[in-house]
Amino acid sequence: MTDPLIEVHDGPEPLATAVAGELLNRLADAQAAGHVPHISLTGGTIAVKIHQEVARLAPASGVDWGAVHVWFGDERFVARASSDRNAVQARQAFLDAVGIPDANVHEWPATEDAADTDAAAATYAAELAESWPGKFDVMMLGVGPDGHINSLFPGFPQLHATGPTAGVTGSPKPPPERVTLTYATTCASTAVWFLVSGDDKADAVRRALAEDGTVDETPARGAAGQLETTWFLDHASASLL
Ligand SMILES: O=C(O)[C@H](O)[C@@H](O)[C@H](O)[C@H](O)COP(=O)(O)O
Repeated sequence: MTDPLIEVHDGPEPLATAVAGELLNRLADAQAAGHVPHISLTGGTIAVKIHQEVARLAPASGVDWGAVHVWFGDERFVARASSDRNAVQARQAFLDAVGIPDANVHEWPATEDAADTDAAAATYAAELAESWPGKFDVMMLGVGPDGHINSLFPGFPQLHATGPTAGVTGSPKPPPERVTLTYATTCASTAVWFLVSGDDKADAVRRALAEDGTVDETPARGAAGQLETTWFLDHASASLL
């Protein structure tokens, strides 16, 4: 795994613009090389800002959204139409605007589709087995103040799961029931991008990048890309580095 690259931007808006522009460039470059990119989106506030910037910049990007596949690093196990769903937020922020075919948007099962989080995780694992090439071109990860990524939380058993996906109950970040990619799938990525804004994340960023520490304390320590790991920060989230 590669040493992390660190970019520090002047605030959440410039960070979002930079990430959105870089994502669109990666998608266009992949397509120019005859490759169909598969990316994994994350949830949360900076992710929504990034997605909105993708919608704004997409028309000039030349990206063919019929040849992009979108997955989600985690999801809240709630009703399909709930505004709590990362997929609902991503559709509202950019997926609907760019006209990506539904078949290319791989949503986790909702409470209408699965009996519980384990069943939902198993269903998504089956979809990965069927439709995922075994590597994400870009894995986008928000980071919680506790250092969680996707729905991999400090001290939770899913950090040590060996399968591709896992169900989560009792999440410290509401809602309590979630589903998540494990490290096995999260790290099956050419590039892992951490998207972190705000001084409430500064200690998590410090712990994630420190020489010493454990994934149980700071789950972000366990994620890295096979060719690239980049931290997109702002001055606030980078303030303890
Ligand atoms: O479903 C989720 O909640 C996200 O996937 C989660 O991992 C998020 O990315 C972080 O909690 C950061 O969220 P904020 O950017 O809102 O702090």
